[in-house]
Amino acid sequence: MKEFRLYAITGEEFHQGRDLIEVMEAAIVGGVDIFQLRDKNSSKKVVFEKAKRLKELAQKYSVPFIVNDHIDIALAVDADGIHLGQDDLPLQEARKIFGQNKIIGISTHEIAEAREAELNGADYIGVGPIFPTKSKVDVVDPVTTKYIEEVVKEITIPFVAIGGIKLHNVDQVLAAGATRICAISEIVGNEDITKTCQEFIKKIEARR
Ligand SMILES: Cc1ncc(COP(=O)(O)OP(=O)(O)O)c(N)n1
Ligand SMILES: Cc1nc(C(=O)O)sc1CCOP(=O)(O)O
Ligand SMILES: [Mg+2]
Repeated sequence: MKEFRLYAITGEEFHQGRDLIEVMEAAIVGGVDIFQLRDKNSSKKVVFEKAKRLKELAQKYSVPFIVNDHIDIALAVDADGIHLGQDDLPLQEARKIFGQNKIIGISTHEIAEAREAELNGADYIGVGPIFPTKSKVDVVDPVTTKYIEEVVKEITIPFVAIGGIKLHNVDQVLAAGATRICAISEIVGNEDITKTCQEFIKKIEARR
């Protein structure tokens, strides 16, 4: 998959009434180079409508668009990828449906899961939650930056750090060896989304 540095996920509870497309466009303008639709509350029909609009945005900026959870919606809108959780469809089964040329990412919370993801052909893994987060209800305890260090030593596929990452603590995450950052609330909940993303990029680039 194409290299990326800053991964944004939608979180409409943080958008402060702003339109979904407007929010994600501001993030892309600020440097987000991959983004995900994550909607745990809407009907499938509504998620599909949002995915269609976001796919258009992704095409406008040539940025990969990932759908969380719903492989059928990802297929229907020709998204660039899907993001799976540990309890979702097994990666190898998802690959059969989704094809070799699409991006499949999977969440991991311990090194055994990261090893398995690599073995099963994931394009990238999520590594988290690094810090406590209020953005995911069924979240496991923070894995801390120690888990990043383990992944850096052993795993060769791209990984993205996620969970409670803010501008004020991202340096700890980068110091542990992460080179790709993912955030929901710190990006989409910010008054100035573009500036926040630019600040993230500056910090990531300073460590790369
Ligand atoms: C990039 C990235 N990493 C991790 C997650 C979490 O996925 P999952 O474990 O499936 O949990 P939900 O997001 O579905 O609540 C993610 N979405 N993206
Ligand atoms: C969706 C999600 N997945 C996580 C994981 O660890 O797999 S943490 C998380 C929430 C990230 O939101 P915020 O940047 O607002 O903390
Ligand atoms: Mg999921």
